[in-house]
Amino acid sequence: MPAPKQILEFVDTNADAFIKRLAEAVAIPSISGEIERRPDVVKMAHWLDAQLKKYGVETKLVPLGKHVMDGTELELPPAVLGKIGKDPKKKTVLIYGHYDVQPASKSDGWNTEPFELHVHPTNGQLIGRGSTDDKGPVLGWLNILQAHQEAQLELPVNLQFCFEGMEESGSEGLEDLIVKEAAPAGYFEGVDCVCISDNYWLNMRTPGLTYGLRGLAYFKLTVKGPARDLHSGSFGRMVHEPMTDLIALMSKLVDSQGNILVPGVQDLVSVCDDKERALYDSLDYSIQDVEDAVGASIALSSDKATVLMGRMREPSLSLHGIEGAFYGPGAKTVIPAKVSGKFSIRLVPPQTPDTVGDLVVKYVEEEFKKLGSKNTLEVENLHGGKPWVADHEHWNYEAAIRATEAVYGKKPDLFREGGSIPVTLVFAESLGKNVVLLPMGRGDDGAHSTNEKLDRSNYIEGTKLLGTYLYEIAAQA
Ligand SMILES: NCC(=O)N[C@@H](Cc1c[nH]cn1)C(=O)O
Ligand SMILES: [Zn+2]
Ligand SMILES: [Zn+2]
Repeated sequence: MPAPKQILEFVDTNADAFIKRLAEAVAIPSISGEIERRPDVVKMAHWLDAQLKKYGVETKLVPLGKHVMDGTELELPPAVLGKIGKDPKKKTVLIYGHYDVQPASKSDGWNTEPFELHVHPTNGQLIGRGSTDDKGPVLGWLNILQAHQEAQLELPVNLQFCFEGMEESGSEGLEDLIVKEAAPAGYFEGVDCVCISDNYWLNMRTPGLTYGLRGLAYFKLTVKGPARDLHSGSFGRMVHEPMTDLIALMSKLVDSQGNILVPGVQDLVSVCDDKERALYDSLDYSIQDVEDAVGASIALSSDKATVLMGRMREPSLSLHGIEGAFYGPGAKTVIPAKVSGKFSIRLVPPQTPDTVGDLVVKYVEEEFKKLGSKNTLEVENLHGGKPWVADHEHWNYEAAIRATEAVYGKKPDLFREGGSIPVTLVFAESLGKNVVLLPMGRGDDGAHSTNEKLDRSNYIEGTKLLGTYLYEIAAQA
């Protein structure tokens, strides 16, 4: 059952107003990972709360307590919970999304200001931080609420909302809340299924549905020695240099072919058989797609299935950055006193942040000892989450497939995603309900990257997709 004509027409006629709303949301730099942006994350929670209220949703902002980030104690941004509809004859769908974003600054290489939504004059791309991850999809739900209110139509299902402001920084505080509210008589009582729109199609042409996510284990290695930064002319070759030790350690984590060098990590993963390999061969994807998405011919293999398996069913280790290192323009001759290397491992079943964390800590400490350095090493496990895989034959997926066919006239690709949304598994396990990931954006949107975008057509057709999905849920027996 597709969404009623009035709803679809409302979405088309109000496309420009929806883009204006997205511009408002993007203009709030709600970066959860930066201490000085915390007030903006909270501002974004209030903005979202007001929008939901405007469309008749009963909401509450739930404080999640405090946490420590880079040595500073901060109040966590609140979870925004909401409910609309209490009809016992209707299904109840719980919607999750996040209102925080990754850091961004023009100097990273953006062509436009990241927190000013730029509408590309010819191709209609909506460019700005959070456009696709995850403000566009979150606003897609608001657009559907508004369409129903203004068309004076009842929603086909009861809706509950759970929006968080710490997803990009490990979802701190949310797991406890979900577990508490999923218990009998909790806020989420009565939920029949969960829908999350916080991911992307595999390519730029075929819509997709996601039934798996990788987990994550994030690490910080800090090497320190001298009491202060030193002049390399005065002290070079006189002392152990923290940066030299850190680079030596980081070079022992992963090789240039993507192989993880931490003993035991790969051993936890099952070997792919021919039947499973055929799944990856059948997906609408090519090496050209990965090269178009990353903007260079740098795929690790010329075999499509191998490349896809690298993202969907293998763990990966990425080096992210070094805090405390000299990185600006010029040629400063400094020996940094204290440097911290950041890296993370994407996990697949049966790996967990704990099993992999133990292997990493043991290995890094052993390798540090082998360096014979008098500097000191601290290994921190910053945050993590377990991988998740769902039953994609469930009626929740059937509804999402039918909605995709109705909006795009095409069967969606079904695949596991390489990214992580740690609370997905928490919802699935604590509610005991099926979770579907219904993406809005395309494979080349550049989430977390410079010039992040959401195509206008994905925003508008994606809004229709979310609305149509609710009608397809209602049509399930
Ligand atoms: N759209 C989901 C997403 O981007 N998730 C992040 C989660 C994360 C965890 N730590 C930092 N970010 C991801 O990187 O996959
Ligand atoms: Zn996201
Ligand atoms: Zn993200």
